[in-house]
Amino acid sequence: MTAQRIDGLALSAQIRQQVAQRAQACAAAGHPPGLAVILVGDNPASQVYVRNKIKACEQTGIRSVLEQYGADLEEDALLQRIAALNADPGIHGILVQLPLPRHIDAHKVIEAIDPTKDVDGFHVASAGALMVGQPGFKPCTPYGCMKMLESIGLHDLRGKSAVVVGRSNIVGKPMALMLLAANATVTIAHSGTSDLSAVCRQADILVAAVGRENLITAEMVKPGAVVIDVGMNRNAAGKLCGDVDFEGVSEVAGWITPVPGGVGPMTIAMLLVNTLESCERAHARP
Ligand SMILES: Nc1nc(=O)c2c([nH]1)NC[C@@H]1CN(c3ccc(C(=O)N[C@@H](CCC(=O)O)C(=O)O)cc3)C=[N+]21
Repeated sequence: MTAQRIDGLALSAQIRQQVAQRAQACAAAGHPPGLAVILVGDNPASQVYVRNKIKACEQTGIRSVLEQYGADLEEDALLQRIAALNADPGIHGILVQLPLPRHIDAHKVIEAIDPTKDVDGFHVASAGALMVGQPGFKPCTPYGCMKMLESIGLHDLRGKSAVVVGRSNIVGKPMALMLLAANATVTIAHSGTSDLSAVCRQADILVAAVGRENLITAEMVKPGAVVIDVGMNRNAAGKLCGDVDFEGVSEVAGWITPVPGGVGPMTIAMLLVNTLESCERAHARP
């Protein structure tokens, strides 16, 4: 068997096109969507990611404002900038790129963002909304993974077994909640799981979100399963790779997402969707 690829680049392009149309309608009504991106310090990977987000905004007619600060920025100064952006009616989304320098309490910073502008979906109010099924912003990476499942016709996951490997607050946990909301039977596996292979082999839908190259190999995958690779690693040769042994697993899986060109572009597309929705909600409010 050779798995079919789920093309995150193509799907993200479709989504960005829909966002662009709706953004144009917002702009025509006098309120173009606006995203503020805050980057602290000089992490080279963060600079690349932030540049890609700004570029995606430009392509879709979302006004972006990049605020870049040195690694020595004080926490209070950052909190003050967030307060100003919270109060700015032209800004509908606020993204503080992670990781932050160690002297800044990332949790405190995220909680300072107005939940109505939390387009990353990282605020506890967003996490709580997802948990109880209330409207709010969903974290972009797992949200993008759900869109990838929908793109291959998987809307209702009733009767399907989903295994999420990894339990982070920004991917693993919200991913599990979204799969559950779609009626899957969900297992979260992690570093404390015994016989990870056996657990993964149960999965009709396997999501790998750990950050370790070749964590998922062919013998861990049920024939025909959908394998979603959230990993973003550099291998010994400096090449970008996911958590899944793509070549090997492709022989077993029914569907597989590549890295690059899979979940990464979808993450950015869902950031644009959230920003647009924040704008639409802001201007629909009485
Ligand atoms: N507040 C915050 N929000 C984030 O969403 C956030 C963050 N901080 N910190 C870092 C991670 C990482 N992240 C990526 C998004 C897209 C790609 C992406 O588009 N990757 C391309 C390849 C890019 C390349 O070539 O390096 C791909 O997979 O095809 C990668 C990584 C968002 N993050």
